[in-house]
Amino acid sequence: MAHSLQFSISTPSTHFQTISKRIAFAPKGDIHIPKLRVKLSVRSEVASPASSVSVSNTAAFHTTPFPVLPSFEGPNREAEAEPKVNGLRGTQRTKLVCTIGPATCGLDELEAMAAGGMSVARINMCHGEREWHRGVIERVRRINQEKGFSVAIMMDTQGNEYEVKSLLVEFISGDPFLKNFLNVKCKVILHLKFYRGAGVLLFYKIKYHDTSIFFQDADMWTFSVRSFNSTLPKHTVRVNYDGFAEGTVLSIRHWLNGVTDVKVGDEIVVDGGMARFEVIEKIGPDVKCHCTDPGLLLPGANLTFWRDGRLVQECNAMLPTLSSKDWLDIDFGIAEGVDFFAVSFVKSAEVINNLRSYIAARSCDSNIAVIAKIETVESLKNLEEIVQASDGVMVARGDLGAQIPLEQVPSVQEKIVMLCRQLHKPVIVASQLLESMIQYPIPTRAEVADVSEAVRQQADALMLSGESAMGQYPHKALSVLTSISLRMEQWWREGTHHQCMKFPDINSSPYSITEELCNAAAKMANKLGADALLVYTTTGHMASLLSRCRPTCPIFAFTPSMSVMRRMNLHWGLIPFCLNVSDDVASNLNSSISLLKARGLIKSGDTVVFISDTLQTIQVINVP
Ligand SMILES: Nc1ncnc2c1ncn2[C@@H]1O[C@H](COP(=O)(O)OP(=O)(O)OP(=O)(O)O)[C@@H](O)[C@H]1O
Ligand SMILES: CC(=O)C(=O)O
Ligand SMILES: [K+]
Ligand SMILES: [Mg+2]
Repeated sequence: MAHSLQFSISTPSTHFQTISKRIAFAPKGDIHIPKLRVKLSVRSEVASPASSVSVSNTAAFHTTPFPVLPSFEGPNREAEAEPKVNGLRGTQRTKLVCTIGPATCGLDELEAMAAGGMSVARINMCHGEREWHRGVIERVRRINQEKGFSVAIMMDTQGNEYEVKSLLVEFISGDPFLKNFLNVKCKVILHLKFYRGAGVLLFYKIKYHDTSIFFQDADMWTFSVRSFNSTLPKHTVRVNYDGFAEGTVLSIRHWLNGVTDVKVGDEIVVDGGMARFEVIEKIGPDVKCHCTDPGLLLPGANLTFWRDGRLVQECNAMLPTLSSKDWLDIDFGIAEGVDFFAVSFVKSAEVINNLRSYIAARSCDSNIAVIAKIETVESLKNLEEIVQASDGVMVARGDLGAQIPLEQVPSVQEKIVMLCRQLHKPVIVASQLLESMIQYPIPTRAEVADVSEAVRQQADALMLSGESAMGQYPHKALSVLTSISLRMEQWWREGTHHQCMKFPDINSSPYSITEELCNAAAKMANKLGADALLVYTTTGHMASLLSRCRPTCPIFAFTPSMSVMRRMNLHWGLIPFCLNVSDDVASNLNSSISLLKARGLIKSGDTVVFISDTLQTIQVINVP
C-alpha cells in the first residue's frame, strides 16, 4: 500500500510549495509571515495486483481521526454502574504514565488512553498555557467520574536550565494563523516554504508545533539571552532559562554568571550531541560560536558546556531549580488538586523539602506527592538524599542523556531503579521508550528491547512523552507498552529469572512492624503459590510496602480515599480500589472478595493472603 500526501497552500499574493525533506533555514533580518489559508489534501493510493484505487480527501488538519483500536480491558476501568468503587480491571504490574499533548487532549482520546491502560496522565508545563492544562485536568476528572476510571494527574514543572526558546513562537509571534496552527493536531510533518518579497527565503519545518534549525558546518552562531523586538538577528539563537522573567536583569545576571565560567575554546553541546559548537568569543550576554559538528537544533534543546571532555557544571548550578514561573504553576497545581508534582532539574534534596513545606502550608488537607526528576549531573551526585526526600523518582533520560555520556545512561538507569526499590520509592523510566512511534505504527526492535529491560528491572512505571503527546499513534504506543510489559512480567514469573532481592530494612519506625508484616505476607504468598494478595490500606503505605516485595501474585489494594487510590497508580503491581471500609473486618473482607469475584479477578477455590493496616495479622483464605 502506498500513501502520498500533498499539501496545497495558498495566500492572496503568493503560492507555496511543499517540500519533503529536512532543510535548513537562515532567518533573515525582517521576518514577516503572511496570513495563510491552508488546505490539507490527502491522497491515498492502494495498490493491489488486481486493482488500483485512489482516494482523495480534503480535510482540516484537526479532523484526521486516530485509528480505532479494539477495546482493551486495561487498568483503572470499572463497571460503569459503580463509579464510586473505582479500581483496576487488568493485572498488569508495570504502570503506564502518558504525557498529554495535542494528540491526546480531547475527551474521547483521553478516555481511549485510560481504557488502554494509562494510569497517570502527565501534563508538562514546558508546553501550553495554564488554561489548556486546566482543560485536560477537567476532562480527566470527568472521565474518572463518569466512566469510573481513576487516572491520576502528574504536573511536570518547566524547570530552569539553559535551553533554546521555542523557535516557531519566536519567529511568528503575533501571527494569528500560525498561532492557531500551534494548537492543531496534525498527523503529518509539514514542510512549508515561505516566500516573501524579492527573494527572501524562509524554510520552516513544522512538526506539529515545532520548528528546527539545521546548523551547517563552519557556521558562526550567537547564543544570546537578550530579547529582540520582533525579529532575531541573523544566525542568532535565543537561549531561555527562566521562561517567566526572560530578558530581565535577573535573567541576564544568571546567564552571565553561567557564562562567566565559560571560556573561549569551550564546547557547547546541543541535546547530548545533536550539534556542537566551539566558543569563539564572549560579548556581554552573547556567546559567539563556531559550529564544529553540524546537526539539528530543536526547540527546548538542552545546552551544556564542556571543557577538555568534561561537563562545566557551574553554568546550570547557578540557576534555582524552580523558577518564578514554576512556583506559579505549582500554585495552579495545588488549586487544581493534582496528584503528583514532578520536579524538573532537581539538584539536591533541598528543593524537594522546600516544595513539600510549601504544599503543606498552602493546603493542609493536600497530600500531593513530589517526584524528583533525575536529569542533571548534580542530581546523580546527590542521588540518595534526593530519593530519600521525595515520594518517587523519574529517570528522565532525555535531559540526562544530554548531561552525561549516552553510553552511561543504561547503567545509571539500573542504579536508580535499584536504589529506589531499596529505599522504597516508586520509580518511572522515561523518555524515548518508543520514540520512533511518534511517526511509525510499530516500534523498532531496539525500542522493544529497551522497554523490556525497564520491565525486567521491575521499574514501577514506564512513561510516554512525545509518543502520546504529539505522535501519530498514541494508542498504539500505549498498547505496545502493555504487550511488552505483560510478556516480560509473565516471563519473569514463569522462569527462575528472579532471585529474591535482599533489601535493607527501611526501618522507619513506627512502620517496621508493617514492613515485617508485608515482607512476611509477600513471602508467604509466593511460597503458597497464592492467587492474590489483599491489603486494606488507609494511607497507601502498607500497599506500597507489599509492592516493594514484587510478589508473584497481583496485589488488590483497598482504601477509603480517592486520592490515596490515585497515588497508588504509580506503584508496581498495586491494583487499587476505593471502597468505604467499615469497622467489621470480616464483612469488609467478604465484600472485597465478592467484588473481585464479580470482576473475574479471583474465583472460588483461589488462595488469598490478606493483611490490613488496622489489623496486624496475616490471614490466608480459601475463596468460597
Ligand atoms: N501540552 C503540550 N502541548 C504541545 N505539545 C506538547 C505538549 N506536551 C508535550 N508536547 C510535545 O511533546 C514533546 C515531548 O514531550 P515531553 O513532555 O517529553 O517534553 P520535552 O520538551 O521533551 O521536555 P521534558 O524534558 O520536560 O520532558 C514535546 O517536545 C512537545 O513537542
Ligand atoms: C522526561 C524528561 O524531562 C526528560 O527525559 O528530560
Ligand atoms: K518539564
Ligand atoms: Mg527533562
